[in-house]
Amino acid sequence: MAVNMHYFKPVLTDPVALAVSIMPTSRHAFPQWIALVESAQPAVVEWRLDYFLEDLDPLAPSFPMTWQYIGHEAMTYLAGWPILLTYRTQAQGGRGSYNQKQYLALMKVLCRYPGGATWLDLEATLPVSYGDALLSLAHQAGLTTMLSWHSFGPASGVKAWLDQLRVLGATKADYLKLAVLVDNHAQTQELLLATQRAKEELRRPLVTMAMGPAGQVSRLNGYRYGSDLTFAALNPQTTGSAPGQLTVSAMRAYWQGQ
Ligand SMILES: O=C1C[C@@](O)(C(=O)O)C[C@@H](O)[C@@H]1O
Repeated sequence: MAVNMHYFKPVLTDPVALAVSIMPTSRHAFPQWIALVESAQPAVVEWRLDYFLEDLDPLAPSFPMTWQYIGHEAMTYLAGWPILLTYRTQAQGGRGSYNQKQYLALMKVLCRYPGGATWLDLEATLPVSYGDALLSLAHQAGLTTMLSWHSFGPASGVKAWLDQLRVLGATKADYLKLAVLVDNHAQTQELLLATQRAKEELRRPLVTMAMGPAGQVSRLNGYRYGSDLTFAALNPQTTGSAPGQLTVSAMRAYWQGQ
């Protein structure tokens, strides 16, 4: 684990840390997103870089300089908010079209110039040696890491999901994240059970969620089973960053009614 591990901490009366994703596609869009963040008062702001960087090639020699400029400007808007940096590839449910080489190059640049970010999302799709090297680089940069796996496939069930968390847990990642697409409530319960078992067995920080409308209960109650972070959409006008996200206000209304 990172020497300076940064834990996700709930704010206000939330029972678990609440993250919102911002998805600006250009620098001009920042003020609108930040206004939404300010009214939502989340614990964590995830900046989804896959919406922002599409026209830039991280393999270009000028990229590190360009990123420093972008990062510097962005942090003037984001200053004060705890930031999670994520580039989500298409294969893992995002917009990002970078190939593996480009993804690696981007992650290396983010580790070199993390700006004001606290956490870095790394997709668990890389060969183990690359993944381990990136985790070390991120830790050296003082970033707390979240190793993510998104599952959209038919393989499901407590055993499959627990096994996937075990694979993530075999690394030095600080947080292990598993997001699975479900289409019924029974699968959501299985994800929650896999989370509980993984927590007992691995004793590691976890982030899990069942995506899709049938999975919403996992976003509300996942913390009771050992998930340490949950994601919500900023408002009904902005679609969230994954299927099934509830709005921040719907999440808080539910928690307050309990
Ligand atoms: O990995 C995750 C979780 C997520 O996919 C969700 O289901 O809430 C939303 C993404 O923005 C984030 O990077």
